[in-house]
Formats: sequence, structure tokens, C-alpha cells
Amino acid sequence: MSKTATIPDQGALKRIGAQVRKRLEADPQAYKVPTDKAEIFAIGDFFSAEECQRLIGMIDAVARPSELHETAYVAKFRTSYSGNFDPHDPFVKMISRRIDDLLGMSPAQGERIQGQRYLPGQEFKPHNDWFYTDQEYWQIERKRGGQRCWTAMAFLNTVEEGGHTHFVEVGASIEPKPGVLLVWNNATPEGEPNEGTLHAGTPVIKGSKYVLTKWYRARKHD
Ligand SMILES: O=C(O)CCC(=O)C(=O)O
Ligand SMILES: [Fe+2]
Repeated sequence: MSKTATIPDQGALKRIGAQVRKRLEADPQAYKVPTDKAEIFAIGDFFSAEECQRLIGMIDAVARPSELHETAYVAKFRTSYSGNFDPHDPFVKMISRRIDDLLGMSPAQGERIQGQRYLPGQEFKPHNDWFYTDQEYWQIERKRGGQRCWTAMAFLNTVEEGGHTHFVEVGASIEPKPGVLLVWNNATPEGEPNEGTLHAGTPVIKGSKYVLTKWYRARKHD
């Protein structure tokens, strides 16, 4: 068997990578982080101050300790509180659509938007958002949309100290600024999971940190 045949969803990851890259590179609002290790873009003022406030309130309503509803795999890395937004809520739908439109992604490929709140001492240790296809959980994920292609993550507030998003391999540490949306390709241009996307939510030292995350799949996600 050839090497490429063993990488799940490689063709789709390569195609989606190229489409989204083209769209973002043509978008004057999207700033590309200068690195050749990963495709990371930042969009300032993607959400208004009012939208950020409303989203923060929604996170406070849904956030629970991660380990209550997540796999042990994720719980090991994350000490923040998290929860999924109601996908039928009209405000959530509007927010979701805006992110879909920015990337040109089909809503069918998006996972539910997840909110997270970090208090002092809480963090998300270095991890990749793409799935490890040699792990048991992959047998479930491959049947419900497959590999993750792009991640969209928004900062909703200013953190007094700490709580950066640190791309470890790239060497970029991004300070939370309310309304800023970060988007990155979890795959390489060749459609392979990109080790260069390794990232962490560094510990909050002072204050609190609120973010939302939307992950997209290579195929339709149910
Ligand atoms: O909170 C952060 O800065 C990172 C969050 C993250 O990595 C994720 O939600 O996948
Ligand atoms: Fe992540």
C-alpha cells in the first residue's frame, strides 16, 4: 500500500485546505501569521463588544468541568470549564453562519460551537486539534465526519495576565483580545495532519478567559 493511502481523509483535507486558503488570502480583514510551519490567520473585530458580552453570558450558563462530559483523552489536557452552545438558538446560528461564511465552509461540516471559561490556574495543555487515527476514538470519529480540517477560535475578553494561545512549534504566543477570531488549518497543504499546529491555552494567572471554538470536519458531521 502506498503511504498516502494510509492517511484518512487526505484528499478532502488537501482540497479544503486550498479552498479556504484562497478565500482567506483574498480577505483584507485576515492577517496571516508569518510562519511556514502552519497556516494561521487572525481576524480583528470579528465579534462586537456586545456580541462578546452575550457569548460570555452563554458560556457561564453552559460551562461545566470538562471531565463530566468529555473523553478522558481531552480531560487530561484541559482544566477549563466547557460546554456546547444550543445549535438551534437563533443567535448561535447567526454566529455560526458568520464563521462558516468567513471560511467558505459548509455548515454541515461544522461541529457544535463550544464555549470555554478558564479561571486562574486553569489551562489547556499543548495538543493538536486533529485526531490521532491510531486511537480507539477514531473508530467513532471516522464515521461522523472524519478528520478535523480547520479550527476557528474567538477570544471574548481581555485577560489580566496569562491565558495566551501559544503555538508551540511556530513560536507564536497570541494574547487574548476581545472579538479577535483565530483560524488555522490543522492539515498541511498536502492534506496530512500538521504537527506544526501544536498549541496550548497557557495558564490564566490573573482574571478569567472566555473563548469559543468551532471545529470543522473533512466530511459531513452529524
Ligand atoms: O484557549 C485557548 O487558547 C486554546 C483553546 C484550544 O486549543 C481549543 O479549544 O482547541
Ligand atoms: Fe485546540
